[in-house]
Amino acid sequence: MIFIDFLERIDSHYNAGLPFVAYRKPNENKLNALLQNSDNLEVIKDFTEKGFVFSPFDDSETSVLIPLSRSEKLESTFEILETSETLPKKEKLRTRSAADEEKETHIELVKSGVEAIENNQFKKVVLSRSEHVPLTENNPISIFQKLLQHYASAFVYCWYHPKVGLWLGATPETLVKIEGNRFSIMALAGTQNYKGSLAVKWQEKELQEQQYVTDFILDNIKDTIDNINVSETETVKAGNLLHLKTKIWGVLKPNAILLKDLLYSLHPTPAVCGLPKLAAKDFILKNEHYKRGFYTGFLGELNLETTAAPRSGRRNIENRAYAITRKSTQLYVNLRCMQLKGNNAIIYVGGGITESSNPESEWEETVSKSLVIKSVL
Ligand SMILES: C=C(O[C@@H]1C=C(C(=O)O)C=C[C@H]1O)C(=O)O
Repeated sequence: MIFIDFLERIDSHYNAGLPFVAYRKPNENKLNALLQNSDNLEVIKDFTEKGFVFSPFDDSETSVLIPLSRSEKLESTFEILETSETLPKKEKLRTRSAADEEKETHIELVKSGVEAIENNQFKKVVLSRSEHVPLTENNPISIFQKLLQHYASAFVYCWYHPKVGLWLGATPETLVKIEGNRFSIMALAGTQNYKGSLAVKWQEKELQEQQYVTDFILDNIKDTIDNINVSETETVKAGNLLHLKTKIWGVLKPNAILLKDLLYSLHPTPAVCGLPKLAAKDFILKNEHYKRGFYTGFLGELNLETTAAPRSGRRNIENRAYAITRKSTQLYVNLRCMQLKGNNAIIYVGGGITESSNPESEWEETVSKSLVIKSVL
């Protein structure tokens, strides 16, 4: 389907008040959408469902499903006009008092996190805030297009359910990918501003907070994944930011575990929650000044089928019957995202706190992260 028709179909579905999701995976030009044929709120019961899942941070809350069998599937392509990801504009001046108050509140929150670490309540906690930005353009489909254009290496999405709300984002973080019995995941943490080069030095604080994520993942997959491989840790660019990333992959042990149990042994990882998980989560739920909802939850394709085409070449063409269809789940962590409500965008941003965190720098980090979204509004 051509791109204009794809957008028009989504737009009219949205105007009819029906649920949908439109998305593009990292570094692809293929666009996908699922348009649900009723406004029923479908929920995940056990993660054996097929469709697109949208899960909150707090796993005691409901995960929403856009079911494959009760949706129309659309596909299109999107070509990026220029290859480089444009750098966000500087933040627009807001009234000083509002920004000052938000800054003070966040700094106090970070200080209380550092104190809790000093008192041995946990080793790391990710603390976040929300920011309301008045919209000049409140058509989600145009904002979606800008995200597609600016963030080629992100998972870009626009998700809507009339009974839940409207969310958009461009996340750099994969929660898990499972294709057939092949499993992969990433440990992403540590942040600094991108200043034109990937060859940067990282402080001990960032190296440590990222190592916590890698160690947590390895510890939690050791009973369910065989042949575990761990990549070198590399610096990756996400919009105006750099992060540290380690890739981890392996093979699911046969019948070792249900997808639901595997997901909840990992989510929320110390990239978005903390270590140990439950103590950090408890602190977040009690101390953050708002409800995260779907921010730092996860989203993506659940139990869909992908067909791996054999490589071209005469022998493979003759053997086309052997193209393999695998069950595939590809889930991303909901970061660099916003919720549209009325004439406002609510932007969500946070960062990992360790014992050596500097509250002022942690505030600055959330400001930098907010620019990813602000630059498309
Ligand atoms: C929590 C966020 O990002 C996470 C926290 C990071 C950090 O603390 O350095 C980096 C990447 C993400 O794992 C966010 O973008 O809001």
